[in-house]
Amino acid sequence: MNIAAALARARAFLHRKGIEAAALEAEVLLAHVLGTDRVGLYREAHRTLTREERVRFEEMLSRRAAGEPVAYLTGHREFMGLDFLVTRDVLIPRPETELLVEMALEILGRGDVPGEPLLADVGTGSGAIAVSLARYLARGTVYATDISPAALAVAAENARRHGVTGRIVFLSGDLLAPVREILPPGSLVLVAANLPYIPSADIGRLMPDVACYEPHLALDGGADGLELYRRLVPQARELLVPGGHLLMEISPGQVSLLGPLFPPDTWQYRVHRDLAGRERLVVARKKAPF
Ligand SMILES: C[S@@+](CC[C@H](N)C(=O)[O-])C[C@H]1O[C@@H](n2cnc3c(N)ncnc32)[C@H](O)[C@@H]1O
Repeated sequence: MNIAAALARARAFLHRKGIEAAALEAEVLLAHVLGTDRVGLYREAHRTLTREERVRFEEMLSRRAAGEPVAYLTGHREFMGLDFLVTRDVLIPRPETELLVEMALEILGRGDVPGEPLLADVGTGSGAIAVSLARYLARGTVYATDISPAALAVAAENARRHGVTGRIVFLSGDLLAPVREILPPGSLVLVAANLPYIPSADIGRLMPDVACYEPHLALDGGADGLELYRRLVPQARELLVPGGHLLMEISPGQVSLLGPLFPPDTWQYRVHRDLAGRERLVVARKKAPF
């Protein structure tokens, strides 16, 4: 069977299994098996697959049909124009999280941050946020924490691949606790966090490719989804400089619960919508004392 015929069969198979982007996913998986890109498939459309290639492609297709996400099958996901290694130890970076990075870059690019800015990425996972910030900011250091040592190993590999190892300090532990051990209060200009925010009771209702494959440690945000953020906000308040920013990704239904997290004597906050028009990002600014 040649490449064109294998693709046609795979498309039809994934389509029958209810995969929406069957054509695209068939191409991504075959390109991965053959070590080429999607254009390469069409350049070599008439080449016959070896038996080994056919077997590997069929195995990928059946794992995909069983619900395994494409990013775990290929080990890659693009985020902020960068290629990230992903394994089942980390959440697959989501396009909506790019809003958080873009907003952080805009805030820090306003130019009034002197010297070498210190930032934090709490719950770094694959390192998507920390590595993107380090890559796109000319200066500064990112303190990236995670409670999962396995996730931190993936993040460290992503930092290495993108040449920013020297710009990120990886720390294992709960929220900002490991940063508090090494930095004095009032050190950080920005704290970014895409922590688990799905209410525990909703985890079972997620799409099976999320619920069955992605780490629950990366999803479960407790009773109302805000338990980790509720603990994070006072820690961030202590570590931020006056006028510093806390950026948190949330689920749209949580906006009405945010008020008590941000007492108006200490914080000003706004909620921004993602490209799909959903309220997704909290940008909170620590007020300067009078
Ligand atoms: C939703 S994932 C986000 C990963 C990454 N920041 C991203 O945007 O793709 C949340 C991450 O928070 C980590 N995490 C969960 N509880 C934590 C805690 N108490 N302290 C630090 N990290 C935590 C998980 O291990 C997971 O890697």
